[in-house]
Amino acid sequence: MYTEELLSVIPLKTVIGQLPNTVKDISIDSRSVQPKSLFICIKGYTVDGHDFAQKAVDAGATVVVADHELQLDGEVAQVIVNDTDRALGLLAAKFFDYPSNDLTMIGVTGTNGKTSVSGIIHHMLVGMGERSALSGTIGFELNGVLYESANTTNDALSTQQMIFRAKMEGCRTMVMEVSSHGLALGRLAGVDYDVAVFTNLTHDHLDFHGTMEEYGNAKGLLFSQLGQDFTKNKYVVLNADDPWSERYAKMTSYPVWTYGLKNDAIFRAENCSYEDGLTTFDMITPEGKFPISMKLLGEFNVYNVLAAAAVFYAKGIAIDVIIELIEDLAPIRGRMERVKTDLPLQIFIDYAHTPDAIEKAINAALPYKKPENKLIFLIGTGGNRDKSKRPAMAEKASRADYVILTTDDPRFEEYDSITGDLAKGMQHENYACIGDRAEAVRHAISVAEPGDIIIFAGKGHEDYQIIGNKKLPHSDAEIAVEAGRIKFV
Ligand SMILES: CC(=O)N[C@H]1[C@@H](OP(=O)(O)OP(=O)(O)OC[C@H]2O[C@@H](n3ccc(=O)[nH]c3=O)[C@H](O)[C@@H]2O)O[C@H](CO)[C@@H](O)[C@@H]1O[C@H](C)C(=O)N[C@@H](C)C(=O)N[C@H](CCC(=O)O)C(=O)O
Ligand SMILES: Nc1ncnc2c1ncn2[C@@H]1O[C@H](COP(=O)(O)OP(=O)(O)OP(=O)(O)O)[C@@H](O)[C@H]1O
Repeated sequence: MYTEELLSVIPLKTVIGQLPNTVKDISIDSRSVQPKSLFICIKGYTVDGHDFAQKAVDAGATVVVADHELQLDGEVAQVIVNDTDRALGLLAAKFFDYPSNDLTMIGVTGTNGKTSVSGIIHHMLVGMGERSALSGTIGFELNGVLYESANTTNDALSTQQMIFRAKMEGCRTMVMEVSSHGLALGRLAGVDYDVAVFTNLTHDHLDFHGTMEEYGNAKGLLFSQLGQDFTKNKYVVLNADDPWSERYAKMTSYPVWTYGLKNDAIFRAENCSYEDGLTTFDMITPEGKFPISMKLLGEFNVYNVLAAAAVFYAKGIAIDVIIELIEDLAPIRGRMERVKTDLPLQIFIDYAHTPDAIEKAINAALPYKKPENKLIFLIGTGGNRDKSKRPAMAEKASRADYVILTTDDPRFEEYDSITGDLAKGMQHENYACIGDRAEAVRHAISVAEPGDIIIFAGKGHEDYQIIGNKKLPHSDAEIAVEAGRIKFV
């Protein structure tokens, strides 16, 4: 791209040196700079990208965007701006020619349910024969191939790159999980959403946002940033049972579609029942009441499919098609996913790592428990992250007959510090603190008896544990099945 044209989107800048006529790529990481590219220095939480500018030049960068003049050797021009984060959003969107304008962009935000709802919408789109891309905690899925990604919502450059790739591969829609970090840190700058979906807002990430008010306001950016262009067919889907929805409705002028179980809503569910590995309910829609029977477990998944149903109905899809797509859905990876095993136990892998999600996961399992059997619940939480939620997580977990308190990604925190904080919330004495997660999983099997239900929560789809700064292989399901085979020979 012509350098002048690219830089035209930054209004105030000082240029030092001779700009090259064109740049071939843009980058924020010196380790992946291509020759003849533009490197933007980003101040991170751990290191400052300005310190890697020389490395970027050595690797072939011919333009460096920085917030102060740097001493650099080599043939390079410097562009000095006030705020490199803001410049990144503007430049990335321009470089990829605003790809979100060419796709229907669906953003899903909320504390719990982002992965589930975005996965459900994506799979329903694919089920309809539509080309859709998906990005979120599980990675970036494009035409059936899953690529790893660092974050739920990635930095502004990776985000624009992903949307561009989706466009180039012929996708018509991209479904994105939108995290509060992503919104607050401007990672979604330049993404023009068409549909914004809200799941719920409960306690999480207060280490980053400070208060629930700040956390809720960060999520609100998805709705307030939808814009005012009524020639575009944009709309919002809100959970009528969550009080934050009223505030989000006021942040946008686009049509609001609601769903829920308790309060008045356009899409509602009645008569939910959970038996034989199936969830059944009556879906109340603008066209009447329809019975649904689906493989996704638990009341939380009834909310999730109602949100998806509203998205599809507002898009103009017929109710009978929507119902067929919901009934065809397979469980979402690592979200109350039943482990296929011939052990005399029911084992579920789940990603609950907030108090609300733990409550919902237990609610989802209880209908399957016989009075003579136990519900064993294993929860872990991350080290060096929001500590204030830990006692509340264990308080919710106390509804299980036996609780095992462990870690998910301990990072640099001592095991006892994590399990000790969790233990403060326990409401009964039937629990064990075992910081080593593999040992904790084996302990769950050792106390289990035929007919019991075990939920391994907190790792979901993840096949690793982050201990210190090392990512080590870990699978709750594999460890559990191996231990179970030895115990129940
Ligand atoms: C606290 C936080 O958000 N950190 C994010 C941040 O990392 P950072 O600030 O440490 O970046 P850094 O490593 O200091 O690097 C600064 C700059 O120097 C550059 N660099 C660095 C090293 C080098 O050799 N050369 C070089 O050029 C980097 O490319 C970068 O441009 O920027 C990185 C790149 O965008 C992110 O991957 C990283 O997310 C980390 C992994 C993280 O854990 N974030 C969490 C808190 C997060 O964002 N979570 C949300 C919510 C998930 C949920 O809902 O549960 C999410 O969206 O993922
Ligand atoms: N709508 C919902 N309401 C409450 N809890 C939910 C809902 N959907 C899923 N959960 C619970 O939360 C866990 C995480 O679900 P999911 O991964 O879909 O949420 P998320 O918002 O993507 O979370 P994260 O951003 O941490 O990945 C699930 O394993 C389940 O226990």
